[in-house]
Amino acid sequence: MPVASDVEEPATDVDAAGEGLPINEVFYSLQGEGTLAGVPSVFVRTSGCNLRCWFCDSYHTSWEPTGAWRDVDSIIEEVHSHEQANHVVLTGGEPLIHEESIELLERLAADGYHTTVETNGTIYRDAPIDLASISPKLASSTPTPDRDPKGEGEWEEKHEQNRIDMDALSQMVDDYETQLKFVVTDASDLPQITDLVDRVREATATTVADDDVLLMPEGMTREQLDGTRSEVAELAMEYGYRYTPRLHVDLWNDAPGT
Ligand SMILES: C[S@@+](CC[C@H](N)C(=O)[O-])C[C@H]1O[C@@H](n2cnc3c(N)ncnc32)[C@H](O)[C@@H]1O
Ligand SMILES: Nc1nc2[nH]cc(C(=O)O)c2c(=O)[nH]1
Ligand code: SF4
Ligand SMILES: [Mg+2]
Repeated sequence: MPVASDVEEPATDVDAAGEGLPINEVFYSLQGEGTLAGVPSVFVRTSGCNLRCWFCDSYHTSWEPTGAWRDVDSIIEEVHSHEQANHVVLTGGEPLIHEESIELLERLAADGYHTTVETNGTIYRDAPIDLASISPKLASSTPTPDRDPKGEGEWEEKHEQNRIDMDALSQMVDDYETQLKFVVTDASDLPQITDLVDRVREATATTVADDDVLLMPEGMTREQLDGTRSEVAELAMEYGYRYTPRLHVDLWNDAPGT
């Protein structure tokens, strides 16, 4: 079983600005998604997001951002306490809304860690990122009134306007080793994926290979994935893209700290 953070921080609203980074959780697990699936990794999850996907599996970093402000020293210390890990995954929420994420990544790189950043690709930061794991958001992520987990669609317009920023996305693809990891709800998502991949290829000098494009089934529980994974696997074969499992859900379902 992965080791969850043993530093008990009070869960507080993180809307108000503080010092350092608003941290929702730090835990040790296996990378569950993407090309590094299976690699033992320390996860640092920041709180706060500029989007509001209706399906967000990290509700307490987006719809209700909670956590504790922590200085970079204390985060680094906790990362080091997981002695087996060489890989760190910075995620959220959206980690790149926080300028302080740059300092955290610089310190991790200086300490020799491989860094993956899980990001929605709407904000560019210049930082030592070994793998930019970008998950651009499709129209099927938009919190319409019928799918809003909290209200009646108050975030619909803002989410729709901000979910793709081609400049930020292209710069990230040009500057970092990248995987484009799309959450797929059903076959109707695929035309948008092929279109976005084409636009990224036109806007960048980098080669984006078909196997840099990953299709990930939507679902935060095993039961939900039972309804999506087969169809998404078939779509990956049909389009020549890569399929990625959600290994952590297969192993631990939706248990906290995994
Ligand atoms: C919680 S997000 C945090 C990082 C960043 N905000 C983003 O969206 O990429 C981490 C990853 O989980 C994915 N994700 C969130 N909810 C999901 C769900 N219900 N099913 C499948 N993937 C999901 C996101 O697309 C992203 O790849
Ligand atoms: N095990 C595990 N792997 C993951 N890969 C990306 C995650 C994320 O929430 O960003 C995640 C996560 O929450 N758990
Ligand atoms: S962008 Fe990421 S953290 Fe933000 S709401 Fe969507 S899945 Fe959740
Ligand atoms: Mg997750």
